[in-house]
Parts: sequence; structure tokens; C-alpha cells
Amino acid sequence: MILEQITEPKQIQALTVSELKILAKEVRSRIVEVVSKTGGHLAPSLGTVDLTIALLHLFDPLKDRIVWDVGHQAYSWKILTGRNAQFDTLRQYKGLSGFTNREESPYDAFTTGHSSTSISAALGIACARDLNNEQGHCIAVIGDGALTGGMSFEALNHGGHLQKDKFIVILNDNEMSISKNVGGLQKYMARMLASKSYNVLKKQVWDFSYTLPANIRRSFIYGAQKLEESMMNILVPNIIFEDLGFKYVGPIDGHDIEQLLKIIKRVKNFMVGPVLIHIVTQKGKGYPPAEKNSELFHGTGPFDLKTGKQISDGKQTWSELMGSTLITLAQKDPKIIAITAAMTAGTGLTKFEETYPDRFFDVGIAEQHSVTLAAGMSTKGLKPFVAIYSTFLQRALDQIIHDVALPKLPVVFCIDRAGLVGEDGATHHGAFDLSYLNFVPNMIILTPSTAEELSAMLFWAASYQEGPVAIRYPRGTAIHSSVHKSLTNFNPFPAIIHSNKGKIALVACGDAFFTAEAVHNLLAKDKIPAQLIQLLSVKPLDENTLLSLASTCNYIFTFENNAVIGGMGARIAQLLATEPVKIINFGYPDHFIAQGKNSELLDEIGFTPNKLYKQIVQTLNE
Ligand SMILES: Cc1ncc(C[n+]2csc(CCOP(=O)(O)OP(=O)(O)O)c2C)c(N)n1
Ligand SMILES: CC(=O)[C@@H](O)[C@H](O)COP(=O)(O)O
Ligand SMILES: [Mg+2]
Repeated sequence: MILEQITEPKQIQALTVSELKILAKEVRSRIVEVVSKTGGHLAPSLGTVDLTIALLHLFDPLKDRIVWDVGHQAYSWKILTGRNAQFDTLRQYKGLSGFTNREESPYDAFTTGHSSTSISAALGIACARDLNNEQGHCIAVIGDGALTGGMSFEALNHGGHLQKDKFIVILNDNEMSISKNVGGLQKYMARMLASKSYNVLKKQVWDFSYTLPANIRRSFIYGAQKLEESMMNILVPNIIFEDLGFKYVGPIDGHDIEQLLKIIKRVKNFMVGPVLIHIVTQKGKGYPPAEKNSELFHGTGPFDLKTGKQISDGKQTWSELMGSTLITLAQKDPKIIAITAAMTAGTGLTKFEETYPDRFFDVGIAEQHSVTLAAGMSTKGLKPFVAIYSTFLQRALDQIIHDVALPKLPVVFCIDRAGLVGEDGATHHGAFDLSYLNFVPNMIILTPSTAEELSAMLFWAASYQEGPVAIRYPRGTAIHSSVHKSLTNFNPFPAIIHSNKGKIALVACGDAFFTAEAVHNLLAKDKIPAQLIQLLSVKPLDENTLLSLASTCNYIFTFENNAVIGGMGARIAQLLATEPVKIINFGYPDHFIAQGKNSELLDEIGFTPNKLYKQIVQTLNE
């Protein structure tokens, strides 16, 4: 086994091409074997094995800085940059992160998880390199999906302007985002792939250059680049990257290691100014089930290695419930529209897309655009539901404030993955949406604890026309419960009083209600009566109920799956600041929470019924 002998990336530089090919096979087996147990981003990571090996053969990953966009395709990078021994801990509690992370390894040039940051980051590194008089190439590896994010274009625009040498963007084009990639850009790249004439020209130029003595080769290639700039416009009109100031090289078979080495080496040694290398890969390469269904294996749970069969309990998720309720609403109201930013399956909208293709919009990885698109639609009387993960909606805060809330447009935000999301970790937890929405005027924020409440809120929001509504719900299986059954004539604003006895009150929202309920039961066993209050609406708050609690209780303990700073509890504390009651907020602490099973993470931060109960008893005894 070659892989077993690789303890540091430098060793890869000494391998022959046939050894590199064997290494690629071994790395793929290692990835499939581990991810079948841990779950993870299998198909993206299988697609980049050959590229990783080529890059590590040609570059020094400490001196040269390589930034992987999203970082979900970097498993081979991890394995080959000194982390093979820990690779079995991928995405596990205290194990390796599922993304690149500067705290995890000096080889990881940038901490990632959210899309479309790589070109900006690599350009920033290139600027710093030059200002510090340092050496080395700065390379961004970005997928065709990530390229649909606006930041990529902001960075290409700026990179083309700066004209940095040794600045390379590698576009990893597999024609897939998580689902099929969308948009004019995708079609444009498909046309480029089909454009043989330009590639023939490129090949001829390179081949001819090899007939020249080494000392004049570099200036020949520079001259050829200039010539190409004008010829290209005849052969392949409007190469967008060239127009922006990048030299375009490609398309290249991203699984042909020999070819990758040849071309990347030429770019490394001879080309001046920023270069974009366009490689073509297949998602899931080397593992037939993932090749056949790369969407399913984009991010997978554990699966059977032999068959590729995934393990699922088949229970309805919050996202699926949202999607099916939206179909029901859309049947009644032709104005209802669904919008996603490249997360059709994740947000439960696959069936909506099939049922109402004309009323479904996948905008690409373009959260900001999705929000303002919805705003535009709603000015003309449509009723858009924007389904977005809490963590990704962070990107669109200004659009929420300026384009939706200020003009009071009736856009509904279905905020998925609110709270901890487990193995994706710090970059993906939905820890902040209550905080970043709480301060937005005109915003209504609803927090269902049960499946029935989510449905009722969606129905309610569909007919609310006075301004935006955000409904936040967690990742995973929807909870059906009898805690709140009377959903006819649903009104989300009054607090639900589940128990009104005692001098202390537990106030909770969303799925944290069940934590509060469990604490309530533990206190009851200790003969400590507590009032138990559920808020369906975090904004506006039911001020009357909270003020009356303040007048009857010595303590109010609040529970939420959000950062305590700026969350529901913080607003309650603000509201009751002048009241004699003491308020203690339970939620996420003021640090980033890593990855692992939610149960492990909640235990670590002390957000479990037992730990909270003990904290309450201790507080009462003080
Ligand atoms: C801001 C943001 N929105 C959405 C996502 C979810 N997401 C992760 S990877 C991905 C698709 C990326 O496609 P591409 O860049 O082509 O990489 P591939 O998986 O095809 O290799 C999406 C939508 C994200 N990570 N960040
Ligand atoms: C890499 C990325 O951002 C997505 O693939 C994300 O991991 C999906 O998360 P879910 O598994 O919760 O849909
Ligand atoms: Mg892709």
C-alpha cells in the first residue's frame, strides 16, 4: 500500500505517475470505507481525489496555499496531508472536521463550510504574500455550484483587476451543485466544454512551445497568451473569465492525473497573471452507487458499503413536512411560490418542484439574491416562501432588513436547520437566527415545537399580508405531540400556559420546549412547582403574559436552541429589566460549538434536562 507510507505530503512529490494512480485508488477506497460508517460528503470528495494528488505532487502545501471552496470535497486532502490516521474520526465528536479548518491543520489554508469564499480568500492570501515579499502560489479550487454564488464573481472581478501572478483558480466542473446545477452560467460552461476549436488551438501552442529552447520558451508563451486573447474572441466568443482578466485553460479531464500534471505544471511554471483552469470531473467517481446518484451521496448518512443502501428510519422530517404543507397551500392559492438557494432536497422541496415547476425557483447558491427575488415577487402580489437553512440565511441579512422588512413585504422565511445540526459542526449550526432577526423591525418570528404547530404556522403565514414572517424549525424528525392540539382558528401570538403553579417559571420556544418540559418534570419530582410557558411567537412577545409572570414569580428561566446573546431570553430580560423578577437565560454559549451528535454537543454545553435542572436547583438554593 502506497497510502500507508505517506505520512506527510512531501512524499507525494517523489512518486511516479503510475504510483500516483495507485495512490488515487487507495485514497478512494479509504474515503468510501470511512464515510460508509461516519456519513459525510462522499460524492464531492471522490470527485477531487486526482486533482488533490496532482496538486500535492506539484506544490508545497505550506508555502503554496490551496483554498478548497466549501471544503466538503477535501477528504483526500485531509488523508494526504497527515490526517490519515485520524480519518476514522471524520465528523465525529472531537474528531476531524468535515471541512477544511485552520485550527485542525497547518495545511488547511482557510476555514470553510459556507460556499463561494475561496477566490476571495486565495486572492487575499496572494495580496498578503506580495506585501510580505513572500513566495508561493495561491490557488482556489471552486466547484461549478459554488461559482453561482455572487461572492465568486465579486472576487473574479477584483482578481482580474489586480492581475496577480501565481494566482490560480481551478474550476471543478461536475455539472452538479447538490442537485443539478442551475443557471445561465451552467449552460455557458456546457457550451465551453463543447467548444473543441479553442482547445485545439491551445494544444498546438503548448506543443509548439516545447520545440523551443528553454530560455525563450517563457517569453514565447507570454506572447502566445497575448495572441490568444485576440484569437480566442474569434474562435470562442466571450470567454467570460478572459473578459474578466483571467487566462483560461481548459477544459481538462480532471481524472487524468497525467494530463492534470502536465497542464498545471505549465501554468505553474510559465503563465503570468491570474489563470483559471477549468477541469471536468464526475461526482462520486470510483464508487458506482455514488456515480449513479451523486445527489443522494452528496452528503450521506452511514450506508452499506457493498450495496450503497442508505440507512434511514423513514420518518417524516421537519423539512418534508414543510414541503408537503406548502404543496397543500399552493393547491389553494396560485400566488404561492417556493424559492430555494441550491437546497431543493435539503429543504424538502423536491415534490413541490415536481408538482409546480413554474412556481418553484432554485436560484443557485445565491441566498442574497433569493431574498430580494422574493421581495420583488411580493411587490406584484405573489406570496413567496423562501426555504433556507438558518446558517446560510446569515448571508442575506441586509436583504432581509432593507428589501423585505423595511417595505413590509409579505415574504415567508422557512428557516430550516435552526439549532444544532450535529456532524457538520460550527459552520452549519443554526445558532444565530433568533439573534439576527430579533432586532429587525416589522419581522414576525415563529417557533413551532411540534409538527402540528409548524403546519398551522405555515397556513397562518400564507394569509398574513402585513409584512415578513420567519418560521424556524430544526433538522431531523418532526415531533408529533399533543402539547398543543387546538389549531383551528390558530393564533400564534398568545403564550401557551402549560402549567401555572409555582413561584418560578420556565419559558421556552421551539424544540427547546421539550427540554423545559423535562426539567419541569424533574422539578415536580422534587416537589418544586414551576410554571411552564411555551412561546410560539418570539417576535412579537406576549408581553402581557410575561409581565404577569414577572409579578408572580421570583425567577424566570428561559430555554431556546439559539445563542443566548440576542435570543428569545435576552429579549424577555430586556422587557422585564425593571421588574423585580430574576431572569436566567439558557441557550448556546458565546463560543462556536463544534461537531458531533447533538446529544454530545448539548451535554458539553450543559443544555440537557438533568444539567439544567441541577443548575436551577442550585440557583434556588443560593
Ligand atoms: C452559502 C452556502 N449555501 C449553501 C451551501 C450548501 N452547499 C454545500 S455544497 C453545495 C453544492 C456545491 O456544489 P459545487 O461547488 O459544484 O461542489 P460539488 O459538490 O459539485 O463538488 C451546496 C449548495 C453552503 N455550503 N453554503
Ligand atoms: C456542505 C453543505 O453545506 C451541505 O451539503 C450540508 O452539509 C447539508 O446539510 P444537511 O445534511 O443538513 O442537508
Ligand atoms: Mg459541482
